Amino acid sequence: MSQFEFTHRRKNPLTGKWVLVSPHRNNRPWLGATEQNAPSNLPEYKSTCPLCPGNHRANDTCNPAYDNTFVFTNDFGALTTQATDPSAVLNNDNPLFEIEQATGECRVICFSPKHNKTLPELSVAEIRAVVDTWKQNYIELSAQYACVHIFENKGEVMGCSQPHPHGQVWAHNHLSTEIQLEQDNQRTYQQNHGGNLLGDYVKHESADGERVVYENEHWLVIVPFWAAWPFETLLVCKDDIRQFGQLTDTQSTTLAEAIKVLTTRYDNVFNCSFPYSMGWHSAPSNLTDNSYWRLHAHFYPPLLRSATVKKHMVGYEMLAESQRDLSPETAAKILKNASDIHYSQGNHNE
Ligand SMILES: O=c1ccn([C@@H]2O[C@H](COP(=O)(O)OP(=O)(O)O[C@H]3O[C@H](CO)[C@H](O)[C@H](O)[C@H]3O)[C@@H](O)[C@H]2O)c(=O)[nH]1
Ligand SMILES: O=P(O)(O)O[C@H]1O[C@H](CO)[C@@H](O)[C@H](O)[C@H]1O
Ligand SMILES: [Zn+2]
Repeated sequence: MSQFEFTHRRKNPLTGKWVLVSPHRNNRPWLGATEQNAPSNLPEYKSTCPLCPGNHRANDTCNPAYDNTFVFTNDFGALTTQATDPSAVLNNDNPLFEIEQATGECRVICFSPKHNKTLPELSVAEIRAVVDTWKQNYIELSAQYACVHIFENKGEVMGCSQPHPHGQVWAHNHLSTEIQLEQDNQRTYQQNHGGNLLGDYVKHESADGERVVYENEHWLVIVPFWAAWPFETLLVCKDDIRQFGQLTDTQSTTLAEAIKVLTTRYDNVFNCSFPYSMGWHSAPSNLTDNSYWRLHAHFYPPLLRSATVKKHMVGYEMLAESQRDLSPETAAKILKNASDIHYSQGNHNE
């Protein structure tokens, strides 16, 4: 038991938002929804999959017979380079009706040709290939756009519309709401305390250890003190790196190792393909001074009690503030103790 097993609130310094922590709530009776989480017996290739090698996509483009990662422009991109000036529809002089055009690029990144291999089921070398593809696309897109969002939605419960393991990159010149918020708070922290918010935080957590899930030479994985989702984790670079495009060879290899461990342990918590949405936060590329930024990734997994019972961020969370049913320290302990051998390899947690 951690020393935090009582009701209290915690503040997220990156966003300024508070989280209500009520550890006892996880013991309440549950007759609510259960999610489908059937074991995936997907084939290594599916002839109808628009992401599989050699197959046709929605607009009849044919994928190459790729044997590594594969990147294509989203056929239904949420952002395109097509600019439509909204002032023809609504003039922008009323502060209650602010509107602006949005343009950009959306790409899909297939992690491997295998239709049924999620990140934890890939080798470290195959995950390294994903890291290198992320880096290459970050460098290309950040030359043209200020804000580059590299992310993955894993599992149907996270709205993933294609089971073939993949991620996305959405790039645009406006700063997204989350990036603006984290930028303002990281800059204010530097102005008020002189240091780098996540750089200082990494040092505290590495020394404390209670919320550390995994650490290697260049990366720290923690359940952050302010985590909202039950098994939320923060993957932070321990070096003064601000953007994904800066990663060195050893930082990329050790990142692949960290992702292998974290995603394997996630799957081993409930012996299932653990759903999550994850994404990277880099300093926007239009800054003259980005010294207050630190490269990091957020993992937001919904599962709470089992492979089929998730946390619902609903009534109180939508109208008041996030609330969590087990302490971050308990979640960190469960993740730290989960096996590093994937359950599909015969490791079944007792
Ligand atoms: O022939 C095809 C088939 C699919 N796709 C693209 O492949 C992507 C697959 O992406 P995901 O499975 O990660 O999820 P979606 O983008 O479909 O949507 C999910 O992720 C979005 C971004 O997070 C939104 O949150 C959305 O609500 C949620 O359902 C889609 O964007 C889709 O447009 C193509 O480009 N061509
Ligand atoms: O109180 P209930 O119905 O058991 O629980 C539900 O509402 C709560 C308040 O929004 C949420 O914190 C829970 O995640 C949700 O499952
Ligand atoms: Zn596929």
